[in-house]
Amino acid sequence: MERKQKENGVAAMAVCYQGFDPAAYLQYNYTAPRADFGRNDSIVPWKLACLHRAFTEGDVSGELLVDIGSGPTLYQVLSGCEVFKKVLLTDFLEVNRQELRRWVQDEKGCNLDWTPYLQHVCKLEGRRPSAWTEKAAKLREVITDIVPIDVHRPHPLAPDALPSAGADCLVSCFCLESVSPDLAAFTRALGHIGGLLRPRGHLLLIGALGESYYFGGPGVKIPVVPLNEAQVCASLKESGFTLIRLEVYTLSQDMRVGVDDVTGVFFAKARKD
Ligand SMILES: C[S@@+](CC[C@H](N)C(=O)[O-])C[C@H]1O[C@@H](n2cnc3c(N)ncnc32)[C@H](O)[C@@H]1O
Ligand SMILES: O=[N+]([O-])c1ccc2c(c1)CN[C@@H](CO)C2
Repeated sequence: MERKQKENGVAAMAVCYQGFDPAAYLQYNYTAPRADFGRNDSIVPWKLACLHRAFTEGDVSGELLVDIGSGPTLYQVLSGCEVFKKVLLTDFLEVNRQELRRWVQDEKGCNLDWTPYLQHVCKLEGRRPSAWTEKAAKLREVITDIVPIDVHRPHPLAPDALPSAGADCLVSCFCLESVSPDLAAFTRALGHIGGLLRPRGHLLLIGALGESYYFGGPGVKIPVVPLNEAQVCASLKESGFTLIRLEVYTLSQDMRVGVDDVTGVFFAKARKD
């Protein structure tokens, strides 16, 4: 594909994101039924269990964890914040970085109460749920910065954002397939974020399967690259990753709430070659 066509596809995605509404996005995806801690078949508890296991099974270690395309959410680093001394959050949009900063600085006006998430992950860690206040303090302590990112750039972060050795671990959830115009761009973006990771560092990747669009706010319909498992595995391999584990969650009818056409969610644990 011509360079101009690639640039046009990426530019069109950036335009789609100008209408992204963090409050609506949180409401659509991070409240019941998708985030129902009383149901073990709810999507968010499944994601938290995948992340907890991946961060605590002994092979993941180091100093710096980077979350790629954090959006307005924090769930993706609630286990990692106990393993890494430094956590860097990143997003393309200032509105999302502001939402995250409000929580980190314990300001009023957050659009979601993360307490049930903190309590749930404490339970996964064998701690009493009331330890959530300690986990919140820990997370606020290890988050070093909240910075801009563009995964379509060969160097997605500012030059001084990372130490020269790179990150020790990356986590990225529902970002690459939701910001790329096509599968080739998804795979290129995977290669770009791989460049942020030290050799043999780990990537924990969560994403949508079979999704062609989602609403990023009322009337804000954002196109998504519809992926299947084989494509995820092929893109990881092509981008210089060795797959360690792939887990898949298939949405039941009541998890399909009209905000997207996602059919499944994948969790991939991989290591950079
Ligand atoms: C579907 S949301 C995922 C948010 C969050 N990680 C989660 O798990 O729900 C996709 C995120 O990608 C961000 N984004 C959009 N374009 C991007 C780009 N070119 N590079 C990196 N992130 C981008 C959006 O601002 C949005 O926060
Ligand atoms: O069920 N979930 O936990 C959940 C969370 C976030 C997102 C989805 C599903 C599906 N759509 C993506 C955007 O492509 C965002």
